[in-house]
Amino acid sequence: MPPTSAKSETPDLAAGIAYWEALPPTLDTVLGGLAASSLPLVDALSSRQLLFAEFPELHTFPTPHHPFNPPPVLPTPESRALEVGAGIGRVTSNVLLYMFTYVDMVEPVESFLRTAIAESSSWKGIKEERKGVRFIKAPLQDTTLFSVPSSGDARVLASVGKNPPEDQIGYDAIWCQWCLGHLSTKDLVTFLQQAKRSLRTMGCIFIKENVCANEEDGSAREVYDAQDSTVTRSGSSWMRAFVSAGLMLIRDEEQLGFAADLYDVRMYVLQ
Ligand SMILES: C[S@@+](CC[C@H](N)C(=O)[O-])C[C@H]1O[C@@H](n2cnc3c(N)ncnc32)[C@H](O)[C@@H]1O
Repeated sequence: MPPTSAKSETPDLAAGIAYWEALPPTLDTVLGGLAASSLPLVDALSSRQLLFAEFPELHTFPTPHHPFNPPPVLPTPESRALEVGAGIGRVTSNVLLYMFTYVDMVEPVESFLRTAIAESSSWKGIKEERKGVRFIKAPLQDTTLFSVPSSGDARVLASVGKNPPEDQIGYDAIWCQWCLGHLSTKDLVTFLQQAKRSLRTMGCIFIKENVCANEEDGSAREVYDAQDSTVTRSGSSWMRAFVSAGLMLIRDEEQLGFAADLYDVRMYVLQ
């Protein structure tokens, strides 16, 4: 998204959701008018590369039984990802379903979710029931976001493809892209603490967000955008939130290949 004017203010959650509710549920909307550029492809390929770097075994998950690699005594649980602030399912369909068996896609704007549901029969592995997606209507500040029951929850608008097993909890990956600016720093830290608690062993939180420059002395800076009621955080601001949430940063990469007039985008991997 292009940079806009700076002012020190706190995001208003309701105003942020209202901003998106007023827009058509399209790729151009969630990408700020950049759907026809190279950005969607470059973005998706970098995200897949990042996931492979973190989980090299994912393309064969659960691990097939090689003669030198006997079957585990206990069955390996199938991989699960959660995407929050997921819009029309751009990342779920182009990235996460290429890696994970089950994806829970969480988004507060119903028209975005309905568009995703309508398009999901063409998503990878859905028609063949090799993969499964649940579409959950909820905001980031929903404290029960990370413990959605498998059935009977009114927030689950639809479930397509393979049904997730009832007995499996926790996520291998929690993907947050271009949506955490809707949270104040206090809400962001609470969100990250809850996300951390819902990770499986070796699971990771992936954050892909715009980043502005720090203050001249290197301290944290936040740039408020009144249009969508978000803040863009500087590197130091992100680090401060990660430390407050008790998270360990295990990877920090710059997204390359986006247009020079956009904010820098960084990919953080945390545990
Ligand atoms: C720029 S779009 C990005 C969508 C998606 N992450 C992507 O990369 O394609 C921002 C998304 O954040 C969602 N959003 C806004 N406020 C939110 C909130 N409080 N909780 C969860 N999502 C929110 C919007 O509805 C919208 O889908």
